Amino acid sequence: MTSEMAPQNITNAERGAEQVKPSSQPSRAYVTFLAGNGDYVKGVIGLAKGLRKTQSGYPLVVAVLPDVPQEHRRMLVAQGCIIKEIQPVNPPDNQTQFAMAYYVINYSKLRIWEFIEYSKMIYLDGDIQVYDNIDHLFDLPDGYLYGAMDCFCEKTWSHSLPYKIGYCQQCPDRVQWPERLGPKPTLYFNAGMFIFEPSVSTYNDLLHTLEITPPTPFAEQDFLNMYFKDVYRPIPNVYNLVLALLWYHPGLMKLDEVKVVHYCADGSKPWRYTGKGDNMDREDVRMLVKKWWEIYDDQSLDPQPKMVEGKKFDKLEEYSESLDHPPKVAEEDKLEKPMAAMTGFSYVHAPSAA
Ligand SMILES: O=c1ccn([C@@H]2O[C@H](COP(=O)(O)OP(=O)(O)O[C@H]3O[C@H](CO)[C@H](O)[C@H](O)[C@H]3O)[C@@H](O)[C@H]2O)c(=O)[nH]1
Ligand SMILES: O[C@H]1[C@H](O)[C@@H](O)[C@H](O)[C@@H](O)[C@H]1O
Ligand SMILES: [Mn+2]
Repeated sequence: MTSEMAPQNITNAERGAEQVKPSSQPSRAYVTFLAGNGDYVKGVIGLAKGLRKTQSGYPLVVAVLPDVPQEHRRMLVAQGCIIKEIQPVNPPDNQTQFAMAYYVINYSKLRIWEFIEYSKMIYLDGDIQVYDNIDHLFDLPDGYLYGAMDCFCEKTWSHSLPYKIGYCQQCPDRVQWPERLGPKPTLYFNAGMFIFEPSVSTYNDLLHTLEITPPTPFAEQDFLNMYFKDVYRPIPNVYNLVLALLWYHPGLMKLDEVKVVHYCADGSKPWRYTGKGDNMDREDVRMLVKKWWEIYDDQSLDPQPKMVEGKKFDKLEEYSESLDHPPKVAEEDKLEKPMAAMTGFSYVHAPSAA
């Protein structure tokens, strides 16, 4: 019942019974997405550690597809992540050539709108690292979708009209949008990072709209840009440095001001980086990859070892392995205490990834 419809003559007791207990803090979390049994799990581990290093006050939820192996889920739990399994979302069939063949799985990202136990979330790709605290972004006014503007200059954009004429929203005066082509494209965000509000009605509408929307080269990124175009508000690129900005728009970014780096350029994922490929031997790229590894390798950023059944686990791997033989739980604890309270880690028993 909405407040406008509530009858005026209810007693205080009834009013009290109707009241929803106000929560002291709105519920907020970071969220990322993980698919498959490959090495993207390293990206997510790195991200969890980066958020800890920057003393974020909010947890990292990982939306995992069923094909993420138990071993990877355990590693993430040991990093303090909250695992939530999601089912794949498939776009309607057509013959689209995605900019990268694997982009099709990214439609599954739409499931995060269903995480309504959180009022606001910041989505970060697994190939993103956070170098400065960005918790303040949760305080942006509700009702909008926020993200940083993308760059149209990479080869992955070669299918697009802006790329063909050399137009990029990052420097709209370099090549002016020709009038004969109609209105300038609306602002377009990179979907590796955005701030949004989970909602059942938005979630249902997103999925229904997808059913009648043919897939396009940037998969869910194009779709989300289309869906949220009227409520999209750009935030500065320091919150999502798409690496290509460094070489296509030199001087635009001051590296020491950048808070969030997105290793999206081809060949730049730190866990696969070889230094080969276009622009990959640049000094700034080398430096950013090195910075990513420093966080990934920093054991002081692992959650502190805990006592489980009187045994101290010094290394995360030991703790993680122990979960194959979960510690015995006293009968009274089974009723009273969730696993997280006993171990200090929030451990979610994920269904088997068949
Ligand atoms: O095998 C995979 C592939 C992808 N991912 C997850 O999906 C995210 C998106 O993939 P990429 O980071 O490789 O994609 P890009 O950054 O190159 O692509 C951009 O375009 C994509 C279009 O689908 C998405 O919108 C993505 O968020 C956006 O940054 C990854 O970070 C990771 O979180 C996996 O877990 N496993
Ligand atoms: O939108 C695209 C996408 O994120 C690509 O994968 C990335 O390499 C590009 O830099 C970006 O413009
Ligand atoms: Mn990415």
